[in-house]
Amino acid sequence: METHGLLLIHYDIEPSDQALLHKTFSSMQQLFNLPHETKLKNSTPKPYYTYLNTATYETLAVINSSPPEELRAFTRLMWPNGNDDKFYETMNLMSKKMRELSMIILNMLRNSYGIGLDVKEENIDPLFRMMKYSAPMSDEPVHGVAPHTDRNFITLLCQNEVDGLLFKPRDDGEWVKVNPDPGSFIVFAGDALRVWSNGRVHSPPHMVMMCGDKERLSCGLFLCPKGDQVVEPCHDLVDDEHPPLFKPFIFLDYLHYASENAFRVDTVLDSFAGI
Ligand SMILES: O=C(O)CCC(=O)C(=O)O
Ligand SMILES: [Fe+2]
Repeated sequence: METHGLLLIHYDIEPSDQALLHKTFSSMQQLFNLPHETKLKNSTPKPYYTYLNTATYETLAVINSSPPEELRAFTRLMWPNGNDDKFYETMNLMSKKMRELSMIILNMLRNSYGIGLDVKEENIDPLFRMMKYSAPMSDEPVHGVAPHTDRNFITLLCQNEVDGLLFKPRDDGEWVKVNPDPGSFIVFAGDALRVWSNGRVHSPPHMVMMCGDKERLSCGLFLCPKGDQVVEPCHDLVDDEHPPLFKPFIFLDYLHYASENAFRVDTVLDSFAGI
């Protein structure tokens, strides 16, 4: 995590996992096939928590609360006339599994630094986002998502069989392709983790570039500090040899700043909170 800011989680896929993956992507397809006006109902003023669509990319977002009231409300918003049990059940299972796995990874990170992360689970929003990238129908790679760093603690991603992710390790100018085995999970460290670890963990710039005639679907569990939370270097990781690299800030303020300055990929966090 300190050099790449990325982990790949491989595991032996059981037939039940395979079935869940299949159902997840077909449920997402059903969701993205809904009329534009229906999907627009998922809009909020909070950047990254809202419905977005461009010519090549669409995303919808829902908080994966436990119990899953928000997912229930989201499902009703999208299918006000019912017929949605399959979507709700599939996404509830998938997003819960991804939330649990991402909390395990966050805990492993805390333990590897031998300290408690001074963030409680109730101060975290597990944001579940579903993404669709239309088939570019071109042999030249085109952007699905422009280069960016994630703003949250960690992101767990799962994709259909269509690759396209690239990332930049620390201190390396080269983009590296991420071609996960089917069904494996990709973990990215985000800016909030970089701040908390006082710069030890790298939050890698990444992007989606695609060519060919296949549509890409992915879903991500973004462990975010709640909007009103203060993000700052963990006190145990600051001493005379490691002075604080970042000023404390309110997470929602950073989300707004980052969405307005997204083009400054490598410097957005440092220009907002760097010391
Ligand atoms: O679709 C993907 O695999 C990555 C999407 C992404 O980087 C993001 O939504 O922050
Ligand atoms: Fe991302």
